[in-house]
Amino acid sequence: MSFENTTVLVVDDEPDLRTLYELTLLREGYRVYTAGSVQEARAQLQQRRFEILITDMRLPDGLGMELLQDLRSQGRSERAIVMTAYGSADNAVAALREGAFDYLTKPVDLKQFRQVVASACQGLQDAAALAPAQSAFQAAPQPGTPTRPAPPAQRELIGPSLVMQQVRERIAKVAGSMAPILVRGESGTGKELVAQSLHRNSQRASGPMVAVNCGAIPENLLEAEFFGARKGAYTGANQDREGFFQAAHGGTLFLDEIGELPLSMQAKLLRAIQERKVRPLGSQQEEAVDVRIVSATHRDLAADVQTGRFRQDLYYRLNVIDIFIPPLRERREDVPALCQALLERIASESGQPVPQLSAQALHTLAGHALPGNVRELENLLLRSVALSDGAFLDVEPARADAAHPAPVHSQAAEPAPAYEQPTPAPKAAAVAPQRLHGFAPPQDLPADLQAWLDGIERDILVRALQEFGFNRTAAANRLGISLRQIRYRMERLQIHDPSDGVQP
Ligand SMILES: Nc1ncnc2c1ncn2[C@@H]1O[C@H](COP(=O)(O)OP(=O)(O)OP(=O)(O)O)[C@@H](O)[C@H]1O
Repeated sequence: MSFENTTVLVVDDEPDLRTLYELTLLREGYRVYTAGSVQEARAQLQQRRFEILITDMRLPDGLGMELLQDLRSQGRSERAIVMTAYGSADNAVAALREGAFDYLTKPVDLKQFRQVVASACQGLQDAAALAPAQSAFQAAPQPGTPTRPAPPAQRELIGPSLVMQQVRERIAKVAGSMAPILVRGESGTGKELVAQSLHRNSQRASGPMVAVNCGAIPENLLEAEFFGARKGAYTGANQDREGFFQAAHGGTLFLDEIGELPLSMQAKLLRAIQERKVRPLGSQQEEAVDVRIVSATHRDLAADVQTGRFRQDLYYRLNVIDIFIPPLRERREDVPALCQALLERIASESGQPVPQLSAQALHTLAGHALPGNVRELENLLLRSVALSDGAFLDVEPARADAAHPAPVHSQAAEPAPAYEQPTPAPKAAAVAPQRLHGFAPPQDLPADLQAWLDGIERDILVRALQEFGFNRTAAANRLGISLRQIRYRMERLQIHDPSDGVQP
């Protein structure tokens, strides 16, 4: 990459450091200007436009933050990188909230310095290429790990409701910076789709997007999966393998179900994010990583912080920018457009003409509580397409035992959901044990006990998942197990969500 025409303003009051940064950048080919105070920087900014502004936070006549505020209030396009003192996480987060592209911690590691400036610069050079890139949805393959397969095609965030318009606007506004983003919403509301959109609209679009299901990884494997492992680090590690951080280098790391991460791993993740370095299991060396973190949760993480289930410092780090997607029942006006888009998607994947929903089907849909949100709607339509034999689709009416009046993932701080349609009372939770009694032990002893037990477990899981339109949290609740457990069991027994393209 050529930096020849890239102008950078470096603001620092320590002449030695200023010279060090200046020389480092000159060697890379940038055109460098310097200032030693807020006032000097303002004078330079008045005279010309720069591509990048790098400023120390503490300056003799004020704070670097004031320069960020100037850029913002004047609508200027400079990308700002802020240097903060080690351990002052608050400053870094405040700078990102103020619109800084990224931050560096002092004492500044020069390799990281070059990397961060190049990353800011790349965004500018790629501005024209912000349109969707072919590789935007690539998930780096991790043999035997629960990363998700890349979606077959780019999927747009559909929904004419005001709130979805605001979500799209927010994505467009924040995609370009390095600020960590926390996406909140019930299961199936489209959190992963938002993460993909953030990645696609960032300057990292041509880099990898790695999606990790934090709730699906057995606790003892977390460290190796996140940070990689050296050959011989544990039994069975017969070759070096990279972790999610290395796989996402230069791109976006999407940490789904972040609230499911155990506390011990939360501490390690915080360190990796702060230091931008990871140490693979069994290695003495740390490796620098350049990833943008987007995380998602259906949980009320603020409440989890109160109860000590989630680390406050990590929450603070991940939640620099927050995007909330309301449940579908609170934006019913999105349903017709979503149906149309989902039917087009289903038709194009099966090579069939796009089916139309009958008036009756739309009426029936209005009676569905859709606790599994867009994913449930998608599954409902998939079933309808599979069962229909004409051009017009019918939709199965909501079943009394399938409708689930409580939100699948309630946000504790939010008011009770307002349903358009009254929903039937939930059935007693004690149905599950009765069902289990239906599995009589075989007359003859099984020749392979494990295979026999696996068969039963698989059958129960598939039935529970189907009952809830493959909403894993609802199915896990129904079976009295945790989300982590159901994900692990699905992984082990190779049970796939049909909307991911693989039949159970
Ligand atoms: N606004 C939307 N427009 C189009 N498709 C959508 C929208 N929201 C969700 N979907 C589709 O619904 C399905 C579920 O979305 P997604 O996986 O992003 O939800 P999620 O909130 O991440 O779920 P979970 O928490 O269970 O992982 C996907 O197939 C996605 O493409």
